[in-house]
This record gives sequence, structure tokens and C-alpha cells, in this order.
Amino acid sequence: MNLVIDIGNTIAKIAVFRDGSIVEIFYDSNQTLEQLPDICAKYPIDKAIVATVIDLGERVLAQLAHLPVPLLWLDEKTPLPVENLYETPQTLGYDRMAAVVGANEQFPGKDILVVDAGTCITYEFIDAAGRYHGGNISPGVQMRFKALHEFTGRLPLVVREGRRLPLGKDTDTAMREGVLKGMEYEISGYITTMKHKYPELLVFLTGGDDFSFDTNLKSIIFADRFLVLKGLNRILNYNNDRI
Ligand SMILES: Nc1ncnc2c1ncn2[C@@H]1O[C@H](COP(=O)(O)OP(=O)(O)O)[C@@H](O)[C@H]1O
Ligand SMILES: CC(C)(COP(=O)(O)O)[C@@H](O)C(=O)NCCC(=O)O
Ligand SMILES: [K+]
Repeated sequence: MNLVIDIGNTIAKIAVFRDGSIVEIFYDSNQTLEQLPDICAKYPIDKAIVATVIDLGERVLAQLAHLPVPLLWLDEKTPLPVENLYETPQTLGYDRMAAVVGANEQFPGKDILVVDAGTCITYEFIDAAGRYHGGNISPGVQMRFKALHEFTGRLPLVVREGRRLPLGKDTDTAMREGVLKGMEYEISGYITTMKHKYPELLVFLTGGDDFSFDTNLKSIIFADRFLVLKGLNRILNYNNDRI
């Protein structure tokens, strides 16, 4: 069984895979990974992969060093099942690459846009020939609420849950709509624009921020919360004889 670890800016996701299927998912602290020993005691793990977008603290490094199985560290030197056209592979967040590897596995030969809504919202494009072209990085929902509060004199820290209106009628709704509608229009804009350029475009929506928005683009959107984990699992298997 494979152990797949995706360490993000907010949270770490750990998945156990058996023959390409997710057996169990764990959410863990990206500062401790304290569940790792129990997971390894619970399942017969034979190899692991880790991808991180943060500098790892001593406790996480120690947890990973104590893994009783071979561990693949995903970085710019790791062989990939797709072509990487990103111009700075050494600074690329490999959660982004894993997302398109996961999408390409499900729909090879298709132009795909992946929208990953987590700490940041990332937009990734992989073409029908399996070439990852890169994409854009935008603030995630919590970052938007926090920024409005922290970079102004009087704006409160508004939470996402609450009254929704077409246009804000008070400070709370004005800020909530500004953030949530802003995200919806941004995401819809990317999809609409790219659909013009790539008429056969498929879209994946992933990431921990499970929000749904009403759009007439529903027909081309696949929601897959665990796309990054699936992509990491594919990369681990692709490197089977190298670790
Ligand atoms: N235990 C949890 N289970 C599901 N979602 C969570 C959990 N903890 C946080 N989240 C949500 O997931 C978001 C982070 O999504 P994710 O894409 O996993 O983050 P990262 O940017 O760390 O990869 C958080 O902002 C929160 O909305
Ligand atoms: C953009 C990200 C912060 C997204 O990470 P996440 O929201 O999953 O925590 C991460 O992919 C990253 O640190 N990227 C490095 C810069 C780049 O990809 O070019
Ligand atoms: K993410």
C-alpha cells in the first residue's frame, strides 16, 4: 500500500492507497504530522511520497525520517508522467503539478484546467498532449477575508458563513459578497475565457475549500477533492523502480 503526504500552507493531507484507490484520508497538522506512526501501524505501507509547499519543521522532518518505508521527496528532479513547461521548476509548488498529473490520469488526451481552492486558489493548465503549461496563483477565501481586515483601519474580520445578497447592504454582507462573488466571478472568468481558446476544455475543481457556486458551466466541471493526492500516488507509482 502507498502512503501519500501532501503538506499545504494550511493543513497536511495524508492518504493510504491500495492499487490506485484511496483506502483512508487523514487531515493532520503541517507542523507535526503526529498521526503518521499510527497510520503506519494500521496499514501495511510499502512506499511513500511527500510533497510540501512549506519549509518543514524539525518535528515533521523527524516523523518523515522515521518512516519505515522508502520515501520519495517530490521536487524538480523527480521524473514525471507529464511534461513540465514551467520555466522555474525549482520554485514550482508541486501540489500544483500533482493536481494536473491526477487530472491527466483521469482524462489523458484532454485540455484540462484545474482550479485548486485552498490557502491559495491556483489555476493549472495541462494540454491534450500532456504538457503542463503552468497557471496562476490567487488568494484563497480565508486570505481574502483576513487581508480586508488586516490591511484596513476599520474593516472587521468577516466569516464566510452568513447572509448572502446580490449586493451588500451592510458592512458584513458587503465584505462577504466582495470575497465570495469575487471568487466565483474569477473562477467563472477563467473557465469561460479558456473554454473559448480550448473548446474541448475539461475543468476540475479541487482543494479543501468546499464551496460550490452556481454556474451554467456545471456540465464541464468535475469536482474531485482528492485530485492532488491521486496525482501524488501516480507519481509515486511512476517512480516505483527509482526509490
Ligand atoms: N480537517 C479538515 N477537513 C476538511 N477541510 C479542512 C480541514 N481543515 C481545514 N479545511 C479546509 O481546507 C482549507 C485548506 O484547503 P487545502 O487545499 O487542504 O489547504 P492547503 O492550502 O493547505 O493545501 C482550509 O482553508 C479549510 O477551509
Ligand atoms: C501556490 C501555493 C502556495 C499553493 O499552495 P496551497 O494553497 O496548496 O497551500 C504553492 O503551490 C506554492 O507555494 N507554490 C510556489 C510558487 C509556484 O508554484 O510558482
Ligand atoms: K492545495
